[in-house]
Amino acid sequence: MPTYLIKGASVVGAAPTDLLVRDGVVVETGRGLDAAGAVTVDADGLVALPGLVDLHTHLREPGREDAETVESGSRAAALGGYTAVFAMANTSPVADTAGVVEQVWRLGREAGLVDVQPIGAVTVGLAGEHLAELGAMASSAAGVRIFSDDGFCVADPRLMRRALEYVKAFDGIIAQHAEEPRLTEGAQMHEGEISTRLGLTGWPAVAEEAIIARDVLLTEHVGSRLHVCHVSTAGSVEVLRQAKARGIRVTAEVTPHHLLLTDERAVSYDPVFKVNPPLRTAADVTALRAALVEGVIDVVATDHAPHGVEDKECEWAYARPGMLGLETALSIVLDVLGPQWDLIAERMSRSPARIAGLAGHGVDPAPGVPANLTLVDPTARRTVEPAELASRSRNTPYAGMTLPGRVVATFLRGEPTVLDGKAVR
Ligand SMILES: NC(=O)N[C@@H](CC(=O)O)C(=O)O
Repeated sequence: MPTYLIKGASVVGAAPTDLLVRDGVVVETGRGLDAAGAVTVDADGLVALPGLVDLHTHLREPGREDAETVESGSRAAALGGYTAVFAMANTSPVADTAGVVEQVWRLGREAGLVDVQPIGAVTVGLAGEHLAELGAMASSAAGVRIFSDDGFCVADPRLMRRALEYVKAFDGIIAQHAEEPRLTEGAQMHEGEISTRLGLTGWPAVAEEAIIARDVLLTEHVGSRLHVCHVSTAGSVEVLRQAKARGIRVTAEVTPHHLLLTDERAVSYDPVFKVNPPLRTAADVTALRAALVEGVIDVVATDHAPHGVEDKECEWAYARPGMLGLETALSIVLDVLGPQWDLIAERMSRSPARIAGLAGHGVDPAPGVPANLTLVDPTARRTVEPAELASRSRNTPYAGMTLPGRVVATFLRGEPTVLDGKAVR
């Protein structure tokens, strides 16, 4: 493995320094470093961040390799500045056994572009009736610690309680897709003024908030850990704020699209804007941004949800919900938060790594630290061209938009996965 000398990078926004990377580790930092035989990477004007960690990615393999594979999703992730992604369990077959999570984990290792950490299903087949083999998945080679039925809510309170109890044995986490199904039957978009005007069935904010309220209380009762997926409403933020103030062990994520886009987009009837939970109001966006800054929301997670054209280029009502996220997340967050590098590193790398207990990731580049890092050009602007994305799918809601920031290089354990803005493999 070659030695890399990264010249003049601003580590999380600090004064420029050189980083010497050898055998997968940052071995030295400081100005004017020299190393015979090292490959030099010019990082003048670039910001070095700890490699980003995504707690919520859909990779579609096994089952829908036409929409994404572990390898194509890994490449999209690396290009987005990620060094680790957590792969959701709603594949086909569902990742509800040790066999399937090990398969996904192995495919991730073979692709070798990011660390792919499988999330196990909470219930068999995501059907919400019987607990899956949580213990077997936890003790498998994949070492699963996060479980989620994402795409579906674990709606049965007794089952949710059992799941929270079960994962305590190995300090696991239940990541809940908070959606009371009886309140969202037939829902097509956020329930509000615009859904009324368009005549589309609404998905009310309370369907999310009621489940979060129930689950934080269950979590407190059981003394377990809860993570709330894709928080989308101002009311959810208030429930989370109270739960955290009470000392309940709950963490939460928000997606880039819920930080930027509103339900106004549905007026176009373009299904690229159909997503679950739905895009909400401008007031919700404002509350989510504030909660992210304050720390009531711990992390930005992409909910990267690739879908093929037949599932997206159709009538709104027939389209599958979900949008791409990995290759644009950092730019959206930079757009929303501005160049607050420490905050960005915290919400997109350190905090998700800490929540997941993921060793070697989420640590700022410094001597002795595994070289999982990304180099970002903060002054570059780029226009999103769907055809240029590494994902196998094209369902980005940002097509044609010019966004700030560009990932120039990503290193996974000292090996570049992206150089000069291009995937190495
Ligand atoms: N977030 C989405 O809109 N879609 C997700 C699953 C889901 O939550 O419905 C997907 O897997 O496509």
